[in-house]
Amino acid sequence: MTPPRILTPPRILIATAVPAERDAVARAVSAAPPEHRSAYDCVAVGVGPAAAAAGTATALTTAALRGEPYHLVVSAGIGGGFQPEAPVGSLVIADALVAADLGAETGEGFLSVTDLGFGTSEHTPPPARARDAAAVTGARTGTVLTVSTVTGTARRAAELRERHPEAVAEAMEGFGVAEAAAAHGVPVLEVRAVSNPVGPRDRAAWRIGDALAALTAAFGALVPVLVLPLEESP
Ligand SMILES: O=C(O)c1cccc(C(=O)CC[C@H]2O[C@@H](n3cnc4c(=O)[nH]cnc43)[C@H](O)[C@@H]2O)c1
Repeated sequence: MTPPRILTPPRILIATAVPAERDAVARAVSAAPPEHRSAYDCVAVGVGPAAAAAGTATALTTAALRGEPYHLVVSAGIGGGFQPEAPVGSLVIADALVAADLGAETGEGFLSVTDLGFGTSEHTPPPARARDAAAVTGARTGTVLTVSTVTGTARRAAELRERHPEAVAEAMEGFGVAEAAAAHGVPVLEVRAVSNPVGPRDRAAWRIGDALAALTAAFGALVPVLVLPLEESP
């Protein structure tokens, strides 16, 4: 006789950079039915890949030591969109999370840490998870770059696009969150609502309110879906 499958309730960690992003996600979580709501924890881990890795690793370790490990980590927030693929106000879900400025400059161009033989510069979410998440939110999928410095010139945007033709967005935390998740053997996703184009700096034109509203709407759709076992995902 086949032994009964013991199902542990899913536990999902959502890591944002700043409290405003965490609160935008938490609004969607708190509007969900209790059986979905209880699966999620939302934390603001700080800006940049180092803070994101440290904060995410701390949350993952604490949960594991409590005997309540997470099954999925989601890096979420606002981001810059490469044009015309990811217009301001649109949503992007990463099919690859890439450290775009971690490596070495040489006379012949940039070498990533992978090229240098020091670990990896890319993490990949479970493809079906990313695809399903994009389907329920209407998001575009593509590479999301993690940078330590926000792109502020057309020249830098063009350089990044040349090195990463599949890039649709950049932000500052995804790869750090993914490194922590990988160290714990937990899958990762990245969800970005586009607040500004990647290119010449115009901070006053960032549409942060619209992007936070898009983030809340996205998690309204994602909350019931991410708790499903992958094979039951729509
Ligand atoms: O000032 C506010 O009210 C406010 C509310 C929510 C978020 C912010 C941020 O400044 C978040 C910083 C966060 O945003 C990501 N981001 C956004 N655009 C870009 C970009 O073009 N390139 C890289 N990162 C971007 C990034 O992940 C930052 O951590 C402010």
